Amino acid sequence: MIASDKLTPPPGAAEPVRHPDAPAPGQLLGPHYDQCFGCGGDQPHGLHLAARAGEGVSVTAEFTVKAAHQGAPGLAHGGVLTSALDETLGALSWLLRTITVTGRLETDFLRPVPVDTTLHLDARVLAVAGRKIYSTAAGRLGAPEGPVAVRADALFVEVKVDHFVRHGRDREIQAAMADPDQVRRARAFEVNP
Ligand SMILES: CCCCCCCC(=O)SCCNC(=O)CCNC(=O)[C@H](O)C(C)(C)COP(=O)(O)OP(=O)(O)OC[C@H]1O[C@@H](n2cnc3c(N)ncnc32)[C@H](O)[C@@H]1OP(=O)(O)O
Repeated sequence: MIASDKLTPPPGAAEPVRHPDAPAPGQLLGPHYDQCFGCGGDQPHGLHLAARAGEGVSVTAEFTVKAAHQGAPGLAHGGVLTSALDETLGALSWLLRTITVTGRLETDFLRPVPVDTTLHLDARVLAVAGRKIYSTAAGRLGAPEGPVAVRADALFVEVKVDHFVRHGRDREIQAAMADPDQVRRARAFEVNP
């Protein structure tokens, strides 16, 4: 499978560089926001995806498909699987120490994923061109070396924390800014605010 032109790094794109203060390989990254559908612990129907720093600019993650994630009887919904890939790719921000949002995400669905399956995900940055971060991810059935069920190519775009303050609903923005833990997590990304 080949990524579309929009997801092919342009000539002159740079190799990704792991930030010197990035979490050590093997370290759990923890949620970036407690209410996040992908990783938040306070989100009852969320994915509760747990990501870990890998070597270089890579992460691994696990996500267990629950009954609340079904599309067809006993099978995970494709959009939920795409969310798991999106969240895993988003966690690469911890290693670059850059705040990013998903600009484009292309998913290939290769095998059905039954409820109760643990999907073992991995993602890595391929190249960086200015604010554009090109990355790829895969989700394997049942084990880190299991058969690939889903994969994705993505373009994330670097933004400043101001992006969220400007666009987010006021109630949640105020609550996040009043929460010292959330402010600390946001600052962990803001190397050059
Ligand atoms: C730890 C964190 C985990 C997070 C995991 C979850 C991640 C998410 O779900 S994030 C939420 C979903 N995404 C969003 O809400 C983003 C919505 N989109 C936006 O806000 C804007 O379109 C944004 C910020 C992506 C880009 O806007 P803006 O800052 O004005 O930059 P813009 O100039 O348009 O684009 C920058 C570059 O990216 C390119 N680009 C932007 N979008 C795309 C796209 N969809 N496809 C291809 N290229 C794109 C542009 O062509 C441009 O390239 P160049 O510099 O070569 O001209």
